[in-house]
Amino acid sequence: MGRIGVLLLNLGGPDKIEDVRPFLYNLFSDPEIIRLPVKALQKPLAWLISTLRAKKSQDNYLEIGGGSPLREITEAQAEALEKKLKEMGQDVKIYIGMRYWHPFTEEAIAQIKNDGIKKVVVLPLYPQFSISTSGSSFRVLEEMWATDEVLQEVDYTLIPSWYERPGYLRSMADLIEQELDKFPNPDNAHVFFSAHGVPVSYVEEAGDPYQKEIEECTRLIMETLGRSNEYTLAYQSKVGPVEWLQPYTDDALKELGDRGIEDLAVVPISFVSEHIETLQEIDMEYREVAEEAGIKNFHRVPALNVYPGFIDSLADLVVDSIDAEPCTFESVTHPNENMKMYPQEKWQWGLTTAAEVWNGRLAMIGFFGLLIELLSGSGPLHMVGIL
Ligand SMILES: C=CC1=C(C)c2cc3[nH]c(cc4nc(cc5[nH]c(cc1n2)c(C)c5CCC(=O)O)C(CCC(=O)O)=C4C)c(C)c3C=C
Ligand SMILES: [Fe+2]
Repeated sequence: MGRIGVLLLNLGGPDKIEDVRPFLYNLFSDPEIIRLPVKALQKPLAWLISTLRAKKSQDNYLEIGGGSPLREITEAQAEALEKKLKEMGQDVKIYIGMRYWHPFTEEAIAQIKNDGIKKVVVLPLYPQFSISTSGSSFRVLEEMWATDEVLQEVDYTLIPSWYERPGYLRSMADLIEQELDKFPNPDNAHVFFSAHGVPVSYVEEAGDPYQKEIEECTRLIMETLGRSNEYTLAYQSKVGPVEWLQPYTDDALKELGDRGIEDLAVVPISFVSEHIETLQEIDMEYREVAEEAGIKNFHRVPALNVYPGFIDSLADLVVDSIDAEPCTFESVTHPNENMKMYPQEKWQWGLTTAAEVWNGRLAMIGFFGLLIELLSGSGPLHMVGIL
């Protein structure tokens, strides 16, 4: 077998303040982030939302120094992982592929082809799978493999999620333990897991396993921690008017304050690196909410970053994946009938679900068009003399 590559996937973040708007444009252009029935509207809507959101988002990035630390931390993780794998006798090269900012996934793949890599282990830096994160990156790669003959010669295996790995759970438990032990009475502190939210429709309509994996992950971390502290799971970072997974982090903090909880250890759960949603949203916005609610000691557990136990667990995961049965795009993006990546179905002629849905939508449009024309007395049917 030729040289092996490990492709680390992450979301990416703006390096400087001028990058914020184009970064947001890339993010909202992704149909796995905003699911629209009409593909042609995606780019205009992405332009509109990124333009409207840019100022608020820039202000947040200014509060953490004017840019995201995500690239720097991911590079440090890549370096530490490569070193650890070398110590384990594995001569692999690590690549970083970000979804919405530099270094883009496309750049990483160009490099992989250039280096003559023969097998790639694709490792998302998200412990839990969501259609909106790992799923979206897998879709980009799936399209590249489908259309590039050189890439088709490269074997690959995907790691959909890895939140159950003992080394990851132990590392999370270690960092929580260190923070708990800073409280005067560690057993009384409440452990508060804050996960990135997703719209409810992702879970209930598109079959995203994210919520189930997050719930299972928090349970396993508490089991690994082996302490009797009470804990809560809530969801942060809601964007837009639709309903997201609940309870929302700010509501849950207020409720704990009302219950008289004074000591809180806040654990960011869907991320393995510090970024805007830990450094600004949790450390600044949610801290303020908590303190107003009467929580006196708000301690935030750091993200894993290059914590040695975590890097060791990633290295074990890579080694296990090199030898394991390959996991393919098809099995991850279409694992069963219930999970629907965007577009939900490729068009097929005949009485398919998609045809039924579109027949229904067109019938409704026609019905309302006719109703408006009958009520207003003008329209295309009046024009051609049918009405
Ligand atoms: C598991 C992690 C994440 C999930 C799930 C996720 C879903 C998701 N995110 C948005 C909207 C935004 N995300 C933004 C930044 C951002 N999000 C994650 C992680 C998850 N997102 C990361 C790691 C980052 C990058 C942070 C950085 O340091 O730059 C942003 C931009 C920041 C802002 O303006 O608030 C937006 C917007 C949606 C809509 C969504 C699910 C559908
Ligand atoms: Fe996000």
